[in-house]
Amino acid sequence: MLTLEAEPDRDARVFFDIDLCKTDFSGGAVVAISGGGDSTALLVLANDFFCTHWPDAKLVAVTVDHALRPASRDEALKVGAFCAGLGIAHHIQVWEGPKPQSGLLAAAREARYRLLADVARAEGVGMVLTGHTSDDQAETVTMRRERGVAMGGEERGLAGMAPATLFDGDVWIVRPLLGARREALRALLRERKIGWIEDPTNEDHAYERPRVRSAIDEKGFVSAMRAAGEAAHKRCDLDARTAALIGGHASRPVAGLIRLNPAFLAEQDRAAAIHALRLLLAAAGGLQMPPDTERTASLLDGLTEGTVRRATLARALVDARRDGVFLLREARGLPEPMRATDGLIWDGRYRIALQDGDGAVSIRAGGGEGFVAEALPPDVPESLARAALATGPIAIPSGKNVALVPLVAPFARFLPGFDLESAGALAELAGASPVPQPPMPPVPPFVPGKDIGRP
Ligand SMILES: Nc1ncnc2c1ncn2[C@@H]1O[C@H](COP(=O)(O)OP(=O)(O)OP(=O)(O)O)[C@@H](O)[C@H]1O
Repeated sequence: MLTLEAEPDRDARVFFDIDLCKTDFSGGAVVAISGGGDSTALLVLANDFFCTHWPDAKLVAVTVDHALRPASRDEALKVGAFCAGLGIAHHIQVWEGPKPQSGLLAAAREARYRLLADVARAEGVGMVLTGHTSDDQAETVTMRRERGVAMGGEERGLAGMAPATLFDGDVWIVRPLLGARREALRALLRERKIGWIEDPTNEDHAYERPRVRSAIDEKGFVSAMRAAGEAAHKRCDLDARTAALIGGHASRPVAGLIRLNPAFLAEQDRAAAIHALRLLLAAAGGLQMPPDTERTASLLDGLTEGTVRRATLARALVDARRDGVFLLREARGLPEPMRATDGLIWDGRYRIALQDGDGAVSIRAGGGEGFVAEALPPDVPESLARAALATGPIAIPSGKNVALVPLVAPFARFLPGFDLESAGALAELAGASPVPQPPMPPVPPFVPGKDIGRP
């Protein structure tokens, strides 16, 4: 349980849950430090913790310069000087290139994680620590409540930020301070006479978060944290039931074709069946965002009652036959032929891996060469197998230096720790790499309302 009173093992307790699992810590971590109070406290605590428990592990600090404000470069340099004082290596990663006119915050966030993960990989460490606090969590949950719960229009979004999220399939974003109060962290810095940078946008009421921040009182905080804790537990429970349904009913007769047993339609656990169908549709269609719950529920009803035989949703074609329900990428809107580059994501469903740099390889839709119909199980229609294969990628020229690695579309970029089991079931189904072990448990390490780390 996390309380930040003055006590000698405070640092160890902040990292208690990670310490329990120990996974990957031997390889060290990147600390994402903006120079704000929370991430400065994070760096100080991580440094204490590493010195005591992991003296040989690497600790590297990274500041992303978004190049959106004139002062950002100087701020990053100041953070560098602070890190040098602690004897910690520091990198500045600049977000280069043109910035989008709309959706700037989301694009900046995506770029930030990409740049942080780049350093983690280059340094050979498997996790990036961020300074999100319980106050950030309460704000996130309050915003989602006010917006009528984003993320698919149901309760899952109220779980807020996961303690650990897998980014791009290989780097864990870990939030060790999710149980800590912002004020308590600042008190710690004041006690140690360490300053921090106040970001003016944190006070700018033109943005939603600062507005919500100033409106949340203690009662609102406790209510949001309680809602988050309950939603996280429910979400993990739904995740496990969903994974069981996918594992029990879905198969992949050929690449790109998902078959659901007819028994799936008779499933009693309606919430898990709807959620499984949402994830399977997104996986088949190559979309990060699954279709919404309502539309998926009415598709499931139509399939169960036999009133829907063929439909498209979320770029996926749904074809119901006597022997099962088949899902595949619809043939419309496939990517145009393109030159392959290492790491390129193709149609949200495949990552292109080039062994010898970016050679003259092109990628286009039209897989299925050498397909032998006789190898198909008898209950799988040949026409659907051919159609599914034709929506897959082929590399020209094909060869040893290019690999087409299947991805689990809805979780390829961000996989929150709440959804690990269903992601694992989808990965197995798609023949994708297994999901690596998380460094900490998927649910928050505290029960909100009981002990919430008051300053
Ligand atoms: N420019 C950045 N460079 C590195 N890490 C960042 C940057 N911006 C945010 N982060 C990471 O993401 C976390 C949450 O970001 P958020 O925008 O809520 O924080 P902040 O207001 O910039 O600063 P802080 O959380 O340090 O008070 C930070 O604690 C930090 O770990």
